[in-house]
Amino acid sequence: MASLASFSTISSSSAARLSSLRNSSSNSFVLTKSSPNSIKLLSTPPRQYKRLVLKAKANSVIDAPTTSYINDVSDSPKVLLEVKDLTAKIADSGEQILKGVNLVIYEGEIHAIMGKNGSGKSTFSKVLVGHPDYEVTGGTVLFKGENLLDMEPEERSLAGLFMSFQSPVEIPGVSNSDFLNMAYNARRKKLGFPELGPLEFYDYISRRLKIVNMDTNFLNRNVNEGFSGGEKKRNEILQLAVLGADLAILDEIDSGLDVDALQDVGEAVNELLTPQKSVLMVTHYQRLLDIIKPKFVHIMEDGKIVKTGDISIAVQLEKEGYKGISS
Ligand SMILES: Nc1ncnc2c1ncn2[C@@H]1O[C@H](COP(=O)(O)OP(=O)(O)OP(=O)(O)O)[C@@H](O)[C@H]1O
Repeated sequence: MASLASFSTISSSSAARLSSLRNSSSNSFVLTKSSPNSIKLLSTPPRQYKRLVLKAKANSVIDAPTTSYINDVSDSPKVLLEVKDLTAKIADSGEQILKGVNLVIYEGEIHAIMGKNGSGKSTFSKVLVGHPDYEVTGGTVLFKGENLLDMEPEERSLAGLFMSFQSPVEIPGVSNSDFLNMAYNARRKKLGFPELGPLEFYDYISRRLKIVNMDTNFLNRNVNEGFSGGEKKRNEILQLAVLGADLAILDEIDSGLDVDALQDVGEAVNELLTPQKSVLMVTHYQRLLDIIKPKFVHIMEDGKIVKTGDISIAVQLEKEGYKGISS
């Protein structure tokens, strides 16, 4: 559902159908690669779910559901995401955008990707969540040891991947609270938890709203409809706070935010972090990295990561621009 929450290809007719599914709590709904503009009802779990070894863990009944490795008793940090020589093209035009991306993220690590406009940062992020605009042409991606590229977008979400998009989608006719409630319950159901009733959910989401510093009025408004740029970004982080994720991919969450909102959003992300949770941020500016502090900063150029270092890369970039960053 995180992928549904974020896919910008969702159409208003899909939203209307989503709206009509409000009381259909026995079903979950997903966007699929084959029909990215429609919402598909799943009355039975697809074959692939059986393949997924998901062990739900939650500290309390009312918590953001998440997953972890099964039978995992060791304390040593584990590889969460391993990307090897990933290449991908635009499905429609066939234009190759990713030209061999390599990246390893361990549990609990924060990574940032920077790079000139058009270097492929968003494409990389969207390929990871299975966006249908792109076709993988080579390489491998393992998420918690499973072949991520083999999973449908909703499976990736259930496995613990979340992406907040650069341009969050509006869903007319569907209130934010209904949307989050459905998304959250669909996720709980798939992970084997009982669904939350409206009162329990209201209690849960009220606490999440506080983390993001959002007014409860936003729950009654249609998803992102009429939201300012900054409010949309905050709403994306609310979705992350509600749904939970082991790896949150944040694509330019700092764009369009005023200084106070940037601080709020950055602090909200920090508050959601645990020693196991990881973040992959795409940004152009050091200011976000001063709040959500990355262990590694990568520079992407022409569809590849050409340089990796620490925050000093971002500091240098701020001072000298990309001409000062030699690969
Ligand atoms: N769906 C698409 N259709 C056509 N072209 C696309 C599509 N997605 C990406 N591209 C092209 O691929 C290239 C990389 O785009 P991408 O959005 O990944 O860059 P970026 O590094 O995120 O840029 P920015 O910093 O400006 O957000 C660009 O030239 C873009 O126009």
